[in-house]
Amino acid sequence: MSAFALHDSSSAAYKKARRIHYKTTKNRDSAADADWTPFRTAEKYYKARFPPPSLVNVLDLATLDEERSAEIEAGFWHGNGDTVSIKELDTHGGTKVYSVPSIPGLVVLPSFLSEKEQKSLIKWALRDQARHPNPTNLDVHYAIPHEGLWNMHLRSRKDTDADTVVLPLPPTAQASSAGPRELINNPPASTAILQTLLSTPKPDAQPSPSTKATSASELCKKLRWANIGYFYHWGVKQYDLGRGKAPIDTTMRDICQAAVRAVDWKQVFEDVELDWGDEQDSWRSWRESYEPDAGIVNFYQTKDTLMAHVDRSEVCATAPLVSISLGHASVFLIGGQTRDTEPVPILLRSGDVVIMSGPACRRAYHGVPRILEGTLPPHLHDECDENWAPYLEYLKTARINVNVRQVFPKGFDPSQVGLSI
Ligand SMILES: O=C(O)CCC(=O)C(=O)O
Ligand SMILES: [Fe+2]
Repeated sequence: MSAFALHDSSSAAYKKARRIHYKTTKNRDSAADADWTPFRTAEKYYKARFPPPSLVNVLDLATLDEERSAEIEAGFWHGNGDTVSIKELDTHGGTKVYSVPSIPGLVVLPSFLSEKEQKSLIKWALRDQARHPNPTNLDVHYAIPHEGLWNMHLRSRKDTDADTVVLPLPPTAQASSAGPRELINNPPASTAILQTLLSTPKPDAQPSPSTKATSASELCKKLRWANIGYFYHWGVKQYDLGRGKAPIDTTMRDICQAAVRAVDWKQVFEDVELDWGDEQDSWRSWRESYEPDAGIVNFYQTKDTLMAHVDRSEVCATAPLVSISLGHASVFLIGGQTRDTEPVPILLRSGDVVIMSGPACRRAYHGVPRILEGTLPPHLHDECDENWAPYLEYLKTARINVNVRQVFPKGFDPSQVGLSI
């Protein structure tokens, strides 16, 4: 059934979905809903398949840009450009930069990446990053060859006889759950507790005994994340700094630095009272000092969501986190220091960049309650380019997000805590 039929209340699909909805929700305890935090309420609203959410209150900066009208119309879903107070910052060149003053430090650069850059980053993510030496969510359970699942999948498309079956790892005594990111209450990282972080045991995750041999092509759809830069331990939700790091690829580093340099930080922070702790005034040097060194490439299928969370494993609590959206559009929610702050919903489209920075925003709750089905932009539908075909096939049900961070504050010397990194 097309998702769009659900927006027409006279359609048979709508009536059927309404019947199923009433049936499945009639015994639900409505008192439980009353306890939801404002963040949870928003998550539930945007996640719902029925009734489908209205996006009238979702900030959609693409609606302010005539050049994106084809993209918006092709995708059915759209929000509005005036749902929340925004400030357009001065920039050099064509880049548009907006801040959201109600969350100081939140900056959006709609369409920051050209169509060509988007395509090349999509290839970069699937072909070059979701593979050795970067850990992915599937490595715990499968013996994945170093070439990575995507390259195996490409081989199997060219040669149907190619052996691209991936075997499970042998089970060990304790089993752990498969890949999606779990909520664990980790303490916020800081230089003060770095020694504790370093000495926390970081046991290897255990493969699940129920994993079965699966073709690489099937497994590509189960890819959820790949870790870049400093290694992250998902079990304890801390960086595994003792393992060293794989450098962030220079292409990605250049893009993130260009995004940070495109922002006039003075217009974001100069007149805003915030408690920066030891990192007072650090924004003044971000143009020169910002150095991304860790990150996650998130792979979403259209039914996936990312629950409200705070990224607080980085020792530096204020330096920019640069987040790049590719493929399908999504609803992104960002609130405050607890789930009690009502979040601002923002529609993120392919090529958009979000920067979360400063003490009010870098550790704010945020999440992705919905990937918006049918929003793959026309420029990614390149049917003529044979090399693009497998990517287009993958993207028809997917969104990719590259989420890049700076782990240590400017000038911090890891050797002081015995780290040779
Ligand atoms: O997919 C997104 O837009 C956000 C991802 C995110 O918050 C994360 O990786 O921590
Ligand atoms: Fe996050």
